[in-house]
Amino acid sequence: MTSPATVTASPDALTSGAQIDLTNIHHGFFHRDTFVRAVWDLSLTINSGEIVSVVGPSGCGKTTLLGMISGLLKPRRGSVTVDGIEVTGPRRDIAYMQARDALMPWRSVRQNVELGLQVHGVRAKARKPKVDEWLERVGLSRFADSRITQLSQGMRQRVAIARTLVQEPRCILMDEPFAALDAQTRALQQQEFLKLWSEQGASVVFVTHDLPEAILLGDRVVLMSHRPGQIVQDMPIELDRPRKSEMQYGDERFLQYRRELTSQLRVEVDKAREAGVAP
Ligand SMILES: Nc1ncnc2c1ncn2[C@@H]1O[C@H](COP(=O)(O)OP(=O)(O)OP(=O)(O)O)[C@@H](O)[C@H]1O
Repeated sequence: MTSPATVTASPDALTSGAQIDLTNIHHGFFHRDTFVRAVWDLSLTINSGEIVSVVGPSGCGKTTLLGMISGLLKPRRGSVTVDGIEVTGPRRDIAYMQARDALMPWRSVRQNVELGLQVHGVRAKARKPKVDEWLERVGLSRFADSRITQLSQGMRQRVAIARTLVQEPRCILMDEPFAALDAQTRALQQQEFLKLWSEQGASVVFVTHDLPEAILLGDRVVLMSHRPGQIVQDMPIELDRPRKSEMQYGDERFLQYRRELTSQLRVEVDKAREAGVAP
């Protein structure tokens, strides 16, 4: 199920991405008296510095999968390791960017960006230069003291990205980070994220419902089955980097990946309906 190791970020990257190994992981939830299997017997390796996009029918267990990698959820069976060390709880080197930007409106831009460092006990003096650097990188230095409510949606997203990357994580987990953005802002944010990622070098697990986005960003696209989620396809995306948004309209290989994934996803969505597990 795994592709050969590929180090895809820039050789000058700030950090080296970690290898993430999921081995026969299982998780489920009780709905009243019934146990619902969310992810069942799933194994996957994310190689150092790779972006792996995860797609699948709604409710197939994608967020549950990220929860287990982040250490917020403990697999009922199986193991999650990062560079061979078992994940037993949240860690500073694993950053999790959840579906909504989850910024704190009562804190300034700067205070939001430094939040993760603060939580992990980094002192104010050490936080400041890192936060300044990332505000600069995402073009928000002038807004450091602004309130979150004064920002556009695209700017909010940049705050969320800075807050994630300032921790210099070796793994980044992203759950539909650009879903709330209009098409134009989304395309810009995708490009900005790819640029920052290539400079930084983390391994990324990127959950999305958007197949062109999955292909544009991913070194591989992993397709999950209907619930309980398992992997039914692990497709290497052999498009050169840097990748431009326009590829999704004119690049024949891109279109071919999209056609294949669309038809496989449709099969899984239909199976989910037949099995009565579509949300
Ligand atoms: N905290 C929870 N308590 C109970 N059931 C849950 C919980 N979290 C997830 N589930 C159930 O587990 C299954 C998988 O949910 P999950 O959110 O991981 O799917 P998903 O693929 O991320 O969905 P979507 O694409 O719609 O965001 C669903 O049936 C969901 O109802």
